[in-house]
Amino acid sequence: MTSLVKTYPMSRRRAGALPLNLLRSTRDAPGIAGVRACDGVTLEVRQGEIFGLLGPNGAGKSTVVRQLAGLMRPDSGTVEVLGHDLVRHPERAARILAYLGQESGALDELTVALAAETTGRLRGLDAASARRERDEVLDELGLNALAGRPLRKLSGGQRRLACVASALVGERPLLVLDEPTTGMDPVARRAVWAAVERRRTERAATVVLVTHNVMEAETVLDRVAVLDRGRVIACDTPGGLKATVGGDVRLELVWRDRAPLDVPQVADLAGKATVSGRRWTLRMPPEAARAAVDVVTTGRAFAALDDFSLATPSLEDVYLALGGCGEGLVKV
Ligand SMILES: Nc1ncnc2c1ncn2[C@@H]1O[C@H](COP(=O)(O)OP(=O)(O)OP(=O)(O)O)[C@@H](O)[C@H]1O
Repeated sequence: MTSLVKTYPMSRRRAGALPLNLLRSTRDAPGIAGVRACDGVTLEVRQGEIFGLLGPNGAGKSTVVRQLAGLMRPDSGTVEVLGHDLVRHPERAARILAYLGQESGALDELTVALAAETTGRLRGLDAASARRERDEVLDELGLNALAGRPLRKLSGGQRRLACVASALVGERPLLVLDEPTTGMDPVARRAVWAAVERRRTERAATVVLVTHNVMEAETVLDRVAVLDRGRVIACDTPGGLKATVGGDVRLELVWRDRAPLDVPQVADLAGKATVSGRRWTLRMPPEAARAAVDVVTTGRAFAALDDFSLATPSLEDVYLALGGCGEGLVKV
């Protein structure tokens, strides 16, 4: 558990790196002019949990998981995974964890089936076990129809799914997944989230993942860290994070034509609403929202109403609040 710091030099250079117990950053890192992508990140991921990293583009999420996966060496800080110091011994990472990066790269020339089977062999499975696991995972992710196709000839979402399949072969106690569902259709995304959840419940795997699909990920994540400009600005359960953006609920009203402002209670709501054409958005405590729903589902107001919805704060509200201001959690 240490302070991870990583600054990319100005010159383009690719490296890799990182930890499971991620760090907290210090500002005394080398005086290189560059991008401080990871500025003292300290995180402790518990065994058997599904841990998410959220944050706006460029926040440093991939930099953190690359260091965690032993693919990038931090400038300072420690990464300890299941008792192994991966900064001193990055070569041990391949035996402890499965990493899914953002690009498919080396697998592109292989067929979906061969990519999965080869990954299994590289992870030490014998030929029969690699084939069995290949078949199981292709089945699990609905990839059988694409098994004989080379990755480079697949669509973006199909290729991504094939890469997830390969990452899951040859069981590892830690899965590090960088945006596993990018580009996928809803059916594929559901299959991936179910597979991730299954690795945890049936095989006690620990999962660290980066995602922008916050609404879906929310259902599987045990805890979430929010990164902003290389720093952890919040780390909690989804419920705990949502509480930080306030207990207000969101009431959306869509009027058929014009709002009946001659109804006094509707006129009252108008003063509190953000109006966008026929749509009104109100954020209010739950009791006030209940009273407002009573008003708009009664009499002339109801006759003028086209649609309404009432929603509790979501992790997406947290995420949007962060992305919207870049300064940290704000009340939405
Ligand atoms: N190889 C590199 N060389 C120089 N700067 C880099 C390099 N890779 C990333 N960066 C910079 O480091 C910062 C963090 O990038 P990183 O890819 O970790 O962010 P991210 O949170 O994963 O973003 P996204 O959600 O867009 O994938 C960004 O400012 C990015 O421009």
